[in-house]
Amino acid sequence: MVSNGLNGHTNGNNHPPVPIVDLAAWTSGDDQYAQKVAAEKLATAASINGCVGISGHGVDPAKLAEAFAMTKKLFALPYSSKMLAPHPDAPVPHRGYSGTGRENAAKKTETEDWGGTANKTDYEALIDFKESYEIGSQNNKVNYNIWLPEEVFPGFREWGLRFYWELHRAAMVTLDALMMGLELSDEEKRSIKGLHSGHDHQLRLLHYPPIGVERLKDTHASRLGAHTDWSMFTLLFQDEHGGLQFLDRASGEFIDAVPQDGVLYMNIGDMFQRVSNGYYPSALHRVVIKSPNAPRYSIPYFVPPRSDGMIEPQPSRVLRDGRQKYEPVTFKEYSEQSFKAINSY
Ligand SMILES: O=C(O)CCC(=O)C(=O)O
Ligand SMILES: [Fe+2]
Repeated sequence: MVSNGLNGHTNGNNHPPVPIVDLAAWTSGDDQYAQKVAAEKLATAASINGCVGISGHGVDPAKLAEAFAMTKKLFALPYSSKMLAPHPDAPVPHRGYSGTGRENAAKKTETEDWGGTANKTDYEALIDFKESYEIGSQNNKVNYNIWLPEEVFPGFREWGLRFYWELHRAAMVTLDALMMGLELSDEEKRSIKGLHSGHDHQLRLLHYPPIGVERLKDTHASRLGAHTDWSMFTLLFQDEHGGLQFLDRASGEFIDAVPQDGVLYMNIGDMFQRVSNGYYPSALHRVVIKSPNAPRYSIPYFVPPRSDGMIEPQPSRVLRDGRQKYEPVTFKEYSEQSFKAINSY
């Protein structure tokens, strides 16, 4: 039988833990040799399952604590207040507040490689039990921000934008290291960097309410069904409850991304899988229920490319692999097709 993700077990221990890589050489200091060594470690780790824990990422712990405090305060507002900034009933702008049960993440994923005994149809029946709030750059005119009135949550807007740009810095360091580890040409690196002005990224605040004993009996309740992200990659902070898991492709089992102080989890998304011609696999991940009576908070920062940017396997990777594994696609085309697969819009 397929695990419904309720117990959080990974059915044995025949799999490696999520690797942890230190990027301090990139965030403090300019020792180029140390940077190269760290980039190589990052690339090797990311090539296994598309997921890596990153320490030395440079995000100030005090700012992170503030971010979790702001996230808790936001979701503690009455539903009627949160609905003053509603996510529209449309894919764009992907901004503002969405209530619980709105999204079915398992449906939006392109992979058919579910590993082990897992079956995509079983995952599709899951209803995600979470609420979220999406924030982006003020300069993004397509995905424009949807804010709560200032008096409903004073300081939220100002903090949200500040934190968005704080995570942008960590994201660009990660991108540079991931590109160096791929051994791309300078021109390839420049063109990928050109897809990331910073205005297309997305800061998501997430709250998974206590699921409760009654709902636990419902085999279709999970915190977040298995899916891949569409982004190039995603940075993610979670609270002490844990529950995030990644698919270990060799064993077909999900492995815990164990919460650790000072560590964020990075996962490769569908776009980097394409750009790297499959060297970095898009990580299948989910959130299981570790502590049903406690709320869980997490903060992902998605790093998608510019919407009209062409996403294609880089020539140097294709040359190495002897064949091109993916057709070129713009992120806009890709995400429009993928959005159609989510049943809540
Ligand atoms: O909450 C988490 O840990 C994971 C969130 C996630 O995967 C997503 O929002 O795409
Ligand atoms: Fe995700």
